[in-house]
Amino acid sequence: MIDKIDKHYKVKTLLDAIPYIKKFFGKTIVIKYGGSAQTSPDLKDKFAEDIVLLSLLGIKPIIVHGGGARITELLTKLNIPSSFVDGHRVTCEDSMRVVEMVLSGEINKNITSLLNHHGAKAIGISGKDSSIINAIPKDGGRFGYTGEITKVNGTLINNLIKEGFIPVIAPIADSAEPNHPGFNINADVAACEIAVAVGAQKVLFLTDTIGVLDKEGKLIQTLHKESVENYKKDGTIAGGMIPKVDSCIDAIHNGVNKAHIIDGRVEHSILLELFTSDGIGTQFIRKDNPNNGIDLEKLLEN
Ligand SMILES: Nc1ncnc2c1ncn2[C@@H]1O[C@H](COP(=O)(O)OP(=O)(O)O)[C@@H](O)[C@H]1O
Ligand SMILES: CC(=O)N[C@@H](CCC(=O)OP(=O)(O)O)C(=O)O
Repeated sequence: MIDKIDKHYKVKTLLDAIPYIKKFFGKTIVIKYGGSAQTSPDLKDKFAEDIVLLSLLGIKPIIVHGGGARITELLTKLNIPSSFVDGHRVTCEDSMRVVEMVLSGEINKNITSLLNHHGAKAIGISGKDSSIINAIPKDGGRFGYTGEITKVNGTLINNLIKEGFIPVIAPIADSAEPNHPGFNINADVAACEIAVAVGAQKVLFLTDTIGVLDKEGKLIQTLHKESVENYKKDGTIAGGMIPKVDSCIDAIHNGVNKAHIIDGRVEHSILLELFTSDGIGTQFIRKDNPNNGIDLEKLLEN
C-alpha cells in the first residue's frame, strides 16, 4: 500500500512540474553560483544534478561562479592585504594574480569537471577567453584591478550553447590594453551582464542566506528598485548583498524577465525555485511594469 502511494506521489511530482518545464523549455537561465554556496561535496553534487536535469529538459543553463571566500583565504595565507568597498574587492596587482588563479584556475575547472562527471557537456572559460568580457578600471581606478564591464560577447556564449555546451564562466575580464593582467569582476555583476547580453529569461543567485533579510532577520520576499535603495541607505542591505541586489535590479531593467536570490545551502534549491509553486528566496520586480517581473501564474497559485 505504502509502495503504491509512494509511486503515485513520484508520478504526481513529475506531472506537477509539466507547466514549468513547458514554460522554461528552450529558455536560457543564468545561475550565479556564489562562493558561499559552494560548500560540502554533497551539496555540490546536488547542484550538478540540478544543472544536468535542466539541460536534459531542454533548458539552457549558464553558470557564472564566484569564489570570494577562497580568494580571501589564499590572500590571507600569502599575507596580501585585501579590502572591500560596498561588496566589491579592491584588487592590487598581487591580488589580481591570486584572483585569476583561484577563479579561472581552481574553481572554474572544479565546477566544470564536476558537471562533466555528472554527465553534462560543460565548458569552463574565463571572461578573458576570446575577450568574452571586456572591462575598464572601476570608478576611474579607485579599486585597482577591479573592473567595470564595458561589453560582453553574448553571441559567442550563445554559440557555445547551440553546440550543446553548458558554459561555466569565471568573472575575469580582458582589457583593451596589451600586456594587461585583466580585471577582477564581482561575480554578481558578471552574472547580470551576461544574462542581459545572452537575452536570458531568468537569473538566479545562489548564496548562503534564505534571501534578502530585513532588520529583524526576516525574509523580504519581493523587492523593487526604490525599496532596494532605501534598504541600502539604512544599512539593512550591506556587504556582499549590495552587488547582488544591484545586479538583480539591473538585470530586470535591462530585458531579463526575472531575478531571484535563493538559498544555495538548500539541496536542489534550483529545482525548487523553477519547478514548484513555493517560490523560495527574494524575487525582484519592476514597479513600472509588474507583469514583467511578477510570475502571475505563481502568485495566483499561492
Ligand atoms: N540584508 C541582508 N540579507 C541577507 N544577507 C545580507 C544582508 N546584508 C548583508 N548580507 C550579507 O551578504 C552575504 C552574501 O554575500 P556574499 O558573502 O558575497 O555571498 P556570495 O559568495 O554568494 O556572493 C550574506 O551571507 C550576509 O552576510
Ligand atoms: C571585484 C570583486 O568583488 N570580485 C570578487 C570575485 C569573486 C566573487 O564575486 O565571489 P563571490 O560571488 O563568492 O562573492 C572577489 O574578488 O571576491
